[in-house]
Amino acid sequence: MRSSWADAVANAEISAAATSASPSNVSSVAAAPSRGGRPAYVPPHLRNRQPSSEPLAPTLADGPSAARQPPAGAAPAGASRWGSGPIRDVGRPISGGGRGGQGGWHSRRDREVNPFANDDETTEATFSSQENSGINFDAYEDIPVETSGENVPPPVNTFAEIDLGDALNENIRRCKYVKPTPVQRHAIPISLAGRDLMACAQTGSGKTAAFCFPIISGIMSGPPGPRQRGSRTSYPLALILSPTRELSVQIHEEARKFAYQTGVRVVVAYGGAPINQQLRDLERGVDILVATPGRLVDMLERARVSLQHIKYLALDEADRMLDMGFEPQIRRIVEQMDMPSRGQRQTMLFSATFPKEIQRLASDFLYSYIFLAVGRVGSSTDLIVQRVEFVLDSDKRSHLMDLLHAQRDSGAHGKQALTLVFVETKRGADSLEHWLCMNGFPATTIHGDRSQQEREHALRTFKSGATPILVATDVAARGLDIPHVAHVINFDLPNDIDDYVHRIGRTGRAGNSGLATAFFNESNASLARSLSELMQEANQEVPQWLSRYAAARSHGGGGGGRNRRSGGPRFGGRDFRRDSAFSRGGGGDYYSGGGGYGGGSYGASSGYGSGGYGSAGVTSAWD
Ligand SMILES: Nc1ncnc2c1ncn2[C@@H]1O[C@H](COP(=O)(O)OP(=O)(O)OP(=O)(O)O)[C@@H](O)[C@H]1O
Repeated sequence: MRSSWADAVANAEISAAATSASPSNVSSVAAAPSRGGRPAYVPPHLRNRQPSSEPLAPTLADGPSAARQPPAGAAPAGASRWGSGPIRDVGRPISGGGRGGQGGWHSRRDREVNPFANDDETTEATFSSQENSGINFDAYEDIPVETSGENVPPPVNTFAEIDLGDALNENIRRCKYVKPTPVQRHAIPISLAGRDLMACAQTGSGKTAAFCFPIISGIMSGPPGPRQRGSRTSYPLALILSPTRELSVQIHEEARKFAYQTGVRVVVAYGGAPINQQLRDLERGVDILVATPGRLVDMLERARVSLQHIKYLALDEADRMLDMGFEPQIRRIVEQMDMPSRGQRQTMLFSATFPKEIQRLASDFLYSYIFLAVGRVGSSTDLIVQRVEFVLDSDKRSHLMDLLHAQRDSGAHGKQALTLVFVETKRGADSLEHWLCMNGFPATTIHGDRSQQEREHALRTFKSGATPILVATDVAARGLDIPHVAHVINFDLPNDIDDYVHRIGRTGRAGNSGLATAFFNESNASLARSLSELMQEANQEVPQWLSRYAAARSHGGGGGGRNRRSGGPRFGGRDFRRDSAFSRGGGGDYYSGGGGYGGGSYGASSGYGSGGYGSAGVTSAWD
């Protein structure tokens, strides 16, 4: 029998439980159930705290006895972002094919930390017997693709057809990317041709690389950025914005792999972590800055970052970045600071969902752009089996318990497959996590009221399988690429179908299969129509009762509530410039990208934020 790191954790828990009968003995694995007795309960606010005396994570060389060793794919081993960890981006070397000898930080011969160092086989070994196994992008071969805009560069079929540079090609090989995914086949040539792009492609289909490769390649082949010697202001050449801290961290980790030994330096800045450390990182030099908007604005205000040399701007989860929660900050960053205007920089917007209202808003940032839609956009992939069950609020917990028991019983070696449970509120997340732990299901939680350290720890223990159930608010809905998530459960359905699409997209990634179960009841009636349409599009079986709810909503039932979508099955997947309704008032030219957006419908009817941002009862899950 294979002995994995997760087994080691489980064994450690068992022996810890055996030696600690006293409930006062608090396990370092949050509220791990003691076998055969009541679990040692640790209140949520004390869980997952890393005591200051906690030893640094052992290195891989320490072997499987290292029960706290983070898995491959987690944050770099021991990489505390709080100043005590041993790994930090200490300068970047120049080596083959990169931008050698260009002065500034590039000329330093510091050792570049190998971002592939943690990509060992541990995680694969741990999860290989579970549901998700291996990349299967062949599943996307027949996917429909739509492009619009002028002079669209043709797609490529292989990475070899594109001149990305030797060093980047070597990293693509190290990442084990054999061929480009459909969104990469189309988006990379468009971006390399210098065109602005609005790209819409399914969750888990490789959008991160689609915007990172052209940026890195462009910086490698372009002139060096300004020297920073003597100045405390940093001048990145590329800015990648994302809505959550965890997503920024993830993009940074990915981009560092792609940029390894290219001489292109990638730095991350996000809230909740000490700013001084991030400023020091920036001072060492930055080509690509990955950031959350709030922290970036802070740095801009301190004049520690200048955007005047930005050549590339990428917005990941662009529709989220431009909805009411973030739009003012994004406008501030893009339009009111010193960033070159559209047309002078290259702008790339990516998401799995792109409501037309947001497309229109986004066009303010774009110049003569190409719209790219890959797959039935705004939809989920067919690889995710979607189930909807009618469950009253009062029955949700016992129903969840049934699902988890069934899953554990059918799992390999009785292990719990990684399960992500979405709830509406932060308080609801804590309460459900507590209840799960009390009932013998090791769980952790991620939401906006937890410290950043706790959030990152929760993600790590989830990825590793130490706490195979993660209870989350929407803060974990977008972008997070957690391998081997077998099941996403919408314990509370979101109010917005696009949020549903992103949530279930945490499983069924990179061509793998996945399962998504939603608990639906009367309070979700406003979602019925769009949910049933979405399921039909993805060839899923729609329960008759759901169709009846959907029909009731269509017949004067009040429309979609907070549902953004309306107007047909290809919502979000079609270039809004082709829709005459949206060309009104835009100066008559669809493709001008201008015209400003000030229509009363956005925000008023779509219900973004209504109840989501600070109103009573529902607290925002976002940063
Ligand atoms: N060409 C490729 N070959 C193999 N794997 C790939 C390729 N491109 C990306 N991947 C892998 O696919 C997974 C999903 O990629 P990514 O996170 O970029 O998806 P995404 O489209 O941004 O998803 P989301 O919409 O949820 O943000 C990642 O693990 C990534 O490493």
